[in-house]
Amino acid sequence: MGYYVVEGGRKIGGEFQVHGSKNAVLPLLAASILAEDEVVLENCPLIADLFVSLDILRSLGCTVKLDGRTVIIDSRRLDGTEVGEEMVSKMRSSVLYLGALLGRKKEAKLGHPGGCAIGRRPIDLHLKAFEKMGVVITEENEIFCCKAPLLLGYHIYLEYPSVGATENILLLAVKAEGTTVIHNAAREPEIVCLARFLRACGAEIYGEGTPTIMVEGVRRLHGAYFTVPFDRIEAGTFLCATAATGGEIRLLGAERQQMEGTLEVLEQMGCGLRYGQDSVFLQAPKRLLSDFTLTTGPYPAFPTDMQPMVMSLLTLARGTCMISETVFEARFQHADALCRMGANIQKQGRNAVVFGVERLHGAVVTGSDLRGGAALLIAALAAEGESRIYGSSYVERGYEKIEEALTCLGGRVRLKKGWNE
Ligand SMILES: CC(=O)N[C@H]1[C@@H](OP(=O)(O)OP(=O)(O)OC[C@H]2O[C@@H](n3ccc(=O)[nH]c3=O)[C@H](O)[C@@H]2O)O[C@H](CO)[C@@H](O)[C@@H]1O
Ligand SMILES: C=C(OP(=O)(O)O)C(=O)O
Repeated sequence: MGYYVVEGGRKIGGEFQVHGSKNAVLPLLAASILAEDEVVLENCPLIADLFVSLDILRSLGCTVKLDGRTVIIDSRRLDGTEVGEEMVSKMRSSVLYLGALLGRKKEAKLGHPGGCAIGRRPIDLHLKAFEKMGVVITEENEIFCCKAPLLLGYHIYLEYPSVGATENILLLAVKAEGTTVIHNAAREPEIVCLARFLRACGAEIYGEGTPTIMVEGVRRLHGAYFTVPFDRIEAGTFLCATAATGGEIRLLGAERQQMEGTLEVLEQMGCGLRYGQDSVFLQAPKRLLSDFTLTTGPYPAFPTDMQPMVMSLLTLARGTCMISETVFEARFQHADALCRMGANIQKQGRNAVVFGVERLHGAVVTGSDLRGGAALLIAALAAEGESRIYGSSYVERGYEKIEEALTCLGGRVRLKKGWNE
């Protein structure tokens, strides 16, 4: 099991070019199998989830090339309809291959998707919508077997604006006969990105970014060139690392509009923020401030994916903050590890109260999910002394060489593979 060794107490700062977005590129890779010509995706982040996605595409018969940060996918010879259990168990967004394969081959087989254990994460909303659109679903040995003799557009009302369900319905609807309307659709920037990509491939989609998305099905999608947008969560992570350590940073390639939820909180905590056309500048305050409440929610509310890293910041702020996690029911696992580093956090169900302390100290801790691991890295950078953070494979799912990036920005972070190194 890999771990990070972090020497705390050094300021993070300088300039950082934000990578392409994990949660944007993964749906695009799944969507590429709907296109019956070559798809070229530029600015791909070189993260573990991308490599799992490329393995899935190859296993389905696609030709895949990776050239620097550009991925070229040719799915003309796609012949598979089943995604192997090993790949499905590694990554949540593998569930999107259900919609994409059904759209392309009218058939798909896939197990329960894996990913970070931050709650139950059922896929009932995806499956209910599929059934309404004509998909026949049976479950055998925990594998969903889906067949779509005829895919028909439908009015789908989502009980919750699920990101994954909205994406899966889009993937199906672009190839269904007639009109699909998704009511109470997710509005995240990654939904907008997927809709724009599908449109570049010839799909007819209207209203992405609003709660109502309309899709007119088409017979065929063609290839496209597309650039993956910046990762708003990676950007937020580097802002938090800087704020926690008292530094100054300029993020290149980051856009303010998509990060408002996070930026508002950083401002409330006393950070100085300035914006360029394609950049965000943060200056940490002498002491971070708290004394407010923070509630996660679907976009444009404060994003649940930033909650762990902001919790690390709050542990060092003057004052008290109550965090309500409304999206995932088990997303406070990092709090116990933060307490081992000297934080004062009381958890109760979906709420956590963070009482700010003057300082944290280094410790040996384990991150048990992607953002929880990132939160511990931030706490360790700000702490006095050395920390070891186990569970680096979770962090590697969504951050490209974060240890190198943080070291270039003035931190001291090393990645070690294996328990005894
Ligand atoms: C790869 C990817 O893009 N992952 C993101 C995506 O995950 P993901 O697409 O899994 O998140 P959802 O928006 O679907 O989930 C939100 C909530 O809805 C529940 N739910 C969802 C679907 C369903 O059929 N039934 C159901 O009950 C989930 O258990 C969760 O409590 O959006 C989340 C919410 O912004 C982010 O934290 C993840 O980083
Ligand atoms: C929860 C996350 O990812 P996933 O949905 O891929 O598990 C995340 O990116 O924070």
